[in-house]
Amino acid sequence: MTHSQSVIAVLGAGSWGTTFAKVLADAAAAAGSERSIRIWGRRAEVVEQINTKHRNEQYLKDTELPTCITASTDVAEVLDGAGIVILAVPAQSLRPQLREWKPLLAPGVVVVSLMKGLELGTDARMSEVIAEEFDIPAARVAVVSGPNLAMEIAREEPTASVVACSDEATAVSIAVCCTAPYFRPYTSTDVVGVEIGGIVKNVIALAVGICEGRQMGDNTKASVITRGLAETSRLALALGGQAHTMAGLAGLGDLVATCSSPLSRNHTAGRLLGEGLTLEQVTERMTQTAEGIKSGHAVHELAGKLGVEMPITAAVVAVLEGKMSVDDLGPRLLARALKSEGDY
Ligand SMILES: NC(=O)c1ccc[n+]([C@@H]2O[C@H](COP(=O)([O-])OP(=O)(O)OC[C@H]3O[C@@H](n4cnc5c(N)ncnc54)[C@H](O)[C@@H]3O)[C@@H](O)[C@H]2O)c1
Ligand SMILES: O=P(O)(O)OC[C@H](O)CO
Repeated sequence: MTHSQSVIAVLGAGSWGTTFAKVLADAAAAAGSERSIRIWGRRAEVVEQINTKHRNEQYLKDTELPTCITASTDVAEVLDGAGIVILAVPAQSLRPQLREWKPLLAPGVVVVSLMKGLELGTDARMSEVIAEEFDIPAARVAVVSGPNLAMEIAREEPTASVVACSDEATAVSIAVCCTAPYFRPYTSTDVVGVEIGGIVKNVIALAVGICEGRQMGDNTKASVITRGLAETSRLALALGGQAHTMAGLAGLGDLVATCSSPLSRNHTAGRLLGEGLTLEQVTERMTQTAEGIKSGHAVHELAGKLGVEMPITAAVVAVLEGKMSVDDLGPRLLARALKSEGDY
């Protein structure tokens, strides 16, 4: 292991970036090691609050942050000497920021993506965008994904996750680094499967939210979740992902958490659409990132290019584009030709 774990930069002071900084701090405390965790945030008031009150109230209410976490609006200061860089900004804003940050990286750095989005226009996964823009090998890019609703983790409720990297040693090293008393990461080398699970579950959660907004019950939601997993798996396999990943924490686990929880922003956005709000009204109401709203289009486009059938995604995208009403979503999915459940 060439990268130092004693200084870690977290770029993004939102819900998950701040929570993951707390996980890293609590992991170090549990291991009896010293660690400095520096968060970069765009807004001075958020940074000030983290430094003075050890809180980020807009995103995490009264959660107390360990004092080894500091924050700055100066990204150069945050990245100075950091051996690990954690990225937690909205997926569509990532690429231009990486270009700005590249000259400031320490040599040999390991970069970890917490993001669950697919880039519009290129259909690239976040790990691909990072490797390309930072010009670093895939062996130094890891992703963390799983049933990880930030607020529950901030409250220290027991949670499991997956750290994936094409290089197993890197995955193990990041997993060790974020193992806290309430946070248990498993490792994987299936970066594609882990990322696709995290991306597509947001689109399926929009569909489940729409069902909820239309007052539909548990049979409907379970049907959408299960068939949602089938189409997520088809896409992941077509891209080289593994079937067992889709049955794991970053596949089924995250899908169930996101589709069931009122804490999920994607689920909430879907519910509001189902209740009759326009996409514009929903977007205005959301104060946090609901990645599925934009990534849905990229997933649909990628599936089209690969010839992968993703009917739930296609229906959600049609609703988002205003080409279909929420009331037509169910009939459209049910009118499809019958098939064997095992057909992939
Ligand atoms: N919140 C969760 O429970 C959770 C869990 C797992 C993964 N994720 C993923 O983590 C990523 C970040 O999500 P989050 O929950 O922290 O989002 P958030 O909306 O809570 O915070 C996003 C942060 O990025 C900043 N930001 C917003 N627009 C920006 C821009 N254009 N350029 C730079 N910075 C910008 C915001 O100021 C904020 O600090 C997403 O991809 C999300 O899917 C979130
Ligand atoms: O709030 P959401 O919908 O972005 O979901 C958060 C996490 O991804 C759940 O694992």
